[in-house]
Amino acid sequence: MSVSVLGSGAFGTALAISLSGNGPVTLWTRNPDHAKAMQSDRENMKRLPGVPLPDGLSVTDSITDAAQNQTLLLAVPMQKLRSVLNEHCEFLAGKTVVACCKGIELNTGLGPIAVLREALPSAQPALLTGPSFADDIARGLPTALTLACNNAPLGKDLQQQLTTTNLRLYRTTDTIGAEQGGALKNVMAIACGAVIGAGLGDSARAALMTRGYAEMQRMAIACGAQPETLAGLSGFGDLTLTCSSNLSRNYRLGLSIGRGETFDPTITVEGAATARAAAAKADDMKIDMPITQTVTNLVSQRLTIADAVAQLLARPLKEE
Ligand SMILES: NC(=O)C1=CN([C@@H]2O[C@H](COP(=O)(O)OP(=O)(O)OC[C@H]3O[C@@H](n4cnc5c(N)ncnc54)[C@H](O)[C@@H]3O)[C@@H](O)[C@H]2O)C=CC1
Ligand SMILES: O=C(CO)COP(=O)(O)O
Repeated sequence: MSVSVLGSGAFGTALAISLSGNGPVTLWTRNPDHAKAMQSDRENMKRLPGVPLPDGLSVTDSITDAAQNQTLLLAVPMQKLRSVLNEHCEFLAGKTVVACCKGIELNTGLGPIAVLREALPSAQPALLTGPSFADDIARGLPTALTLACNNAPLGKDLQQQLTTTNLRLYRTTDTIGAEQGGALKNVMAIACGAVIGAGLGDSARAALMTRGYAEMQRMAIACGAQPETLAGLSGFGDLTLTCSSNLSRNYRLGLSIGRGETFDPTITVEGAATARAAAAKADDMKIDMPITQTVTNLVSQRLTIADAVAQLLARPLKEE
């Protein structure tokens, strides 16, 4: 069965490239000039340079054409998800919509599945998440991801449909765990980048990853997640990747904060808005999330890295 990928950023393009090994794939962009450029270059020079688009991948700027397929992967930034759904609701109604974004919506505190349910109640929602860099996927390197869907039979179908020669999908019905893990690991990646950027060392990073994971679990479990999900690809797996690789944009934002450098504001960094959303939610739910709160203050420049470290180290001693 053919699929369409809506959103021609790095991740959408990489998924479309990998999926085209299974059959025809349509990649949709909202930008007609970008569509023309990709059609003539057979490459997404803007977001994923250096990887050719396979023959089975067609590019369009027509949402009508892209929405002909029943399964639609939506690869846009989290804070844009609702507006994309609202703008194209007549074409997306009744479809299987697989959100491929990681984050928590700022104004509502909701994750991708909940936003899909609110904005497009007639759709069948699912989530594709887990440790994977677009470049790795596009280059055919082996990757394992989580396909989360509350509807178990549909999740099984999607797992079959979206597994490719280099993308191995595991499935879960715990959509809350999968979306919380994917969202919160980006916040921890900013924190880890900041300590490395500031020269505070690998031991400090290990401490942050571990205590960050404890925060992720506290929030996710309070929202209804199963603890095992957090220990899987979408939680621990993605935390490990994103907190330790220069390929991560979240980690690189952290590095620049730690080094006192500026960072290009046009780059998609999901953890910045998600930190704010998660910190506000943690306040409301009375959940202790000091690292998330610190990242919020670092990103908004209300705190220096030196003060951040001093504050975290001065917290009352407690049991692990
Ligand atoms: N790049 C990566 O390695 C990975 C990214 N992701 C997730 O995928 C999501 C998207 O990230 P990237 O593709 O990397 O970002 P990107 O910055 O490369 O691309 C974002 C794309 O969304 C499009 N877009 C933004 N607003 C839109 C709108 N209103 N209507 C239509 N299209 C719109 C942009 O034109 C752009 O093509 C994020 O949530 C990210 O966390 C997940 C795993 C890996
Ligand atoms: O989600 C990702 C890896 O799993 C990509 O990370 P960045 O968005 O930080 O680049």
